[in-house]
Amino acid sequence: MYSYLEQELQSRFNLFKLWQQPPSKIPEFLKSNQRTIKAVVSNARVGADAQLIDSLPNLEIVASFSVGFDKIDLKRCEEKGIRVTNTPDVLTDDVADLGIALILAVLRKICPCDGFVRSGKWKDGDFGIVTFPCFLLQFSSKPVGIVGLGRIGSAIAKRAQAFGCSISYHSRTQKPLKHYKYYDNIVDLAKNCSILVVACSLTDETRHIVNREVIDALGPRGILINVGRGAHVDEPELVSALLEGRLAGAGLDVYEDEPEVPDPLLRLDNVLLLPHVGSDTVETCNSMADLVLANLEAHFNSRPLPTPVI
Ligand SMILES: O=CC(=O)O
Repeated sequence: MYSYLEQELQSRFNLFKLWQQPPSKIPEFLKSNQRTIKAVVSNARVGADAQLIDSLPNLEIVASFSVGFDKIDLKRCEEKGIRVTNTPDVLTDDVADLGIALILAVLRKICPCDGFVRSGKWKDGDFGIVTFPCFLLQFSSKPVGIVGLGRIGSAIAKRAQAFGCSISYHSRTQKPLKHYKYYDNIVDLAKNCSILVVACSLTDETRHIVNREVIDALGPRGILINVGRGAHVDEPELVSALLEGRLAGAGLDVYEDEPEVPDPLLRLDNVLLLPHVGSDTVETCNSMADLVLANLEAHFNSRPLPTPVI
């Protein structure tokens, strides 16, 4: 729970701190407060499943401190007339910035370079020659493919364009954008770019959208960046492609089973691993918290919700 959000929730509402309960005590805690609780504040990692929703008979709204709502059972909420809100827009720039940071860090091996200096090995010879005879790759002018040209995908495209990259994308529908090439097939997109960035939302259609065929189309000089959801990528396929040299590298902020990260990835230095921190800056988290609060206040004052999902 983000501390500013906790503080504000505490001062404006009757706050039940479910996250402070040990897992074994949660059912009992919910049962003893089930009549009183009218709102659930959640996030991308926890969501709100059918079990939680069903255990709160007076639930009116689920307000998520996240743009993604793939872990919220929307169908159940819809059936029960429960409103759902998220925090779009305010986090777009941060996630896009982090996408670019991942690209640069993987291509330029920024973390291994940092480790090289700290270890004192520089005194024995230069980094590129001694440690990695293989490659350090340039970002500027590389073809970038984006999966999902929504708010975040578009912001990544804009940034990559400023690096002189050509932009192509795959999404459900073609956008009226002359300068970006559209592929209606993700395999063709992967074949025609060097850096594939996953930035779409997670749905039944996009689960494992990056599979073996896509990874092989990207190829041994290709880089995969994921700032969407772990489940967009078939993780075992990604791991074997990296181990077998069928993919040059990856920059990941998200994983299928967070906070679990496949063990082999931890030992690869062509992979950069972040702990799902795409929107984690103070400025953005404060704005996200304000949006959660604004949605709750609007709901309980019978005003239109600022950012409704349903
Ligand atoms: O993953 C983060 C979010 O959905 O906001």
